[in-house]
Amino acid sequence: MNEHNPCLKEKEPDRPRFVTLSHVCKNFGALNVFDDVHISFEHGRVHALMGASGSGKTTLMRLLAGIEKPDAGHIEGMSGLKRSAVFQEDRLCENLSVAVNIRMPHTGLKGQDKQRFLQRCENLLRAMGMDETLTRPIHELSGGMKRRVALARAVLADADVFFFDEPLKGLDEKTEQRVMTAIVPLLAGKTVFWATHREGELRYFSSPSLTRIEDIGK
Ligand SMILES: Nc1ncnc2c1ncn2[C@@H]1O[C@H](COP(=O)(O)OP(=O)(O)OP(=O)(O)O)[C@@H](O)[C@H]1O
Repeated sequence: MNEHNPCLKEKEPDRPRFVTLSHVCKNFGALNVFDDVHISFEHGRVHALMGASGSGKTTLMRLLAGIEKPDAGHIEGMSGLKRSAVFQEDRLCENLSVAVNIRMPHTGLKGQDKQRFLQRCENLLRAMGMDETLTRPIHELSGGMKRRVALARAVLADADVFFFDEPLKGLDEKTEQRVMTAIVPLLAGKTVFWATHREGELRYFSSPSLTRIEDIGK
């Protein structure tokens, strides 16, 4: 709110248009994963990161997310942006319920807001093919069900940038279709990094930009 006129909102700080890596190097001991990489990714789009096992997809996402620091060079255009991620592992709390796991990034929600959020969770899980699961503990679920809970938690988070590292691993074709039909509309207008080996997954997005990790620099 503006101090002098409460009807005027403060101007929002300009969002960066791109996230840019400049002269980025990343090594693990003697292993050089990236050497002098220059690349920009436009915000508000889906970026598919493709490449062979061990080519560096996860490392690039970890650098972009700020979980990993480059050994040289710098990354600009992520500051102040809220991030959400699905890693290759589900990273769920096994003894807690589905609802509690998904609600973790929203602990401040109370009363009607909390009820509305839980209804959204339930609707999303149902659209993904999981009925009546909100109160079940994670350890009772199958691997594919846990994957969907991890995905639901990530896409329902209030974030600007989403990282998905092989998010559909372990899902059969029909479940994959249901999941993608449910989550893609929720990601519209967001910055999405989607690491996969399978180009077929990209058909669910309307115009993803494709980066092959082998092409970006060694
Ligand atoms: N913390 C680490 N310590 C040592 N080496 C690492 C570490 N993280 C990644 N690496 C190595 O860096 C290289 C790139 O790994 P990364 O996980 O980024 O590849 P990826 O393309 O995501 O592979 P995959 O498709 O198999 O998940 C690999 O050779 C890997 O062994």
